[in-house]
Amino acid sequence: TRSTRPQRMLKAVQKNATKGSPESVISAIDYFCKHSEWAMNVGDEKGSILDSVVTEVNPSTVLELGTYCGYSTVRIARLLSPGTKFITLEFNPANVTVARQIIAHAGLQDKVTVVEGSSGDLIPQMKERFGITTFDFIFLDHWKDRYLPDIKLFEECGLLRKGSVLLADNVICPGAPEYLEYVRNSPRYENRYYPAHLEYTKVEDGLEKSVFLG
Ligand SMILES: Cc1ccc(Cc2cc(O)c(O)c(C(=O)NC/C=C/[C@H]3O[C@@H](n4cnc5c(N)ncnc54)[C@H](O)[C@@H]3O)c2)cc1
Ligand SMILES: [Mg+2]
Repeated sequence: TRSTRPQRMLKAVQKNATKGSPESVISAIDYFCKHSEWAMNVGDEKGSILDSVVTEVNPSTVLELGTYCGYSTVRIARLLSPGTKFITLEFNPANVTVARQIIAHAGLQDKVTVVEGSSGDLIPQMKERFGITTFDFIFLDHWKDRYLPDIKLFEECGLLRKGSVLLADNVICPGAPEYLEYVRNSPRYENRYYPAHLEYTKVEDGLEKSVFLG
């Protein structure tokens, strides 16, 4: 049967990227998306903003929602200090399989745990299953209608501390209007919008950074 786009992306990484080089994996995926098939990775423009926020926060605990093929997982993991706890959640088992191979090709398999399951089920298990008390940095890039319920879940489960940083992709396109309205009207978050474009296109998009104030 016909291969899937994630499988074709994995083949492109295995063919064109140097094993053990996160930068070459990132470049190979961006090349694939620009010249072969568009795919919903955060991309190079928004990826640079992601890089700068991760570097600024220098987190000890990191959570990503929506691994997909592992592109942003590789971008984040390559910047983390040794000993950082990084968990990424993905509920599509086929995507888990591709992501784990792309992360391994970059040589970052020891830096991140790819957990199969849905954020709604797994967020309440973070403490007991992974010994996490709070997250320093959270990247939201899963189904856009899950951003709001999941940030409320973080609050309810006590997974945010004063200074925890959440960075949300696609707040313009596809858009996460309820999430934006919530964080921008809540006295418990300090927000900053980073204007950019939908990956590999000229369509307007951007990232919203929200700092939890406790
Ligand atoms: C109109 C329109 C359509 C599409 C675009 C383009 C566009 C551009 C983008 O950057 C995008 O991030 C997206 C987008 O839809 N992303 C959704 C990403 C899902 C991945 O995450 C997984 N997942 C989804 N919910 C959960 C969940 N609860 N728990 C665990 N994993 C989850 C899925 O299994 C997928 O692996 C789309 C732009 C405009
Ligand atoms: Mg996205």
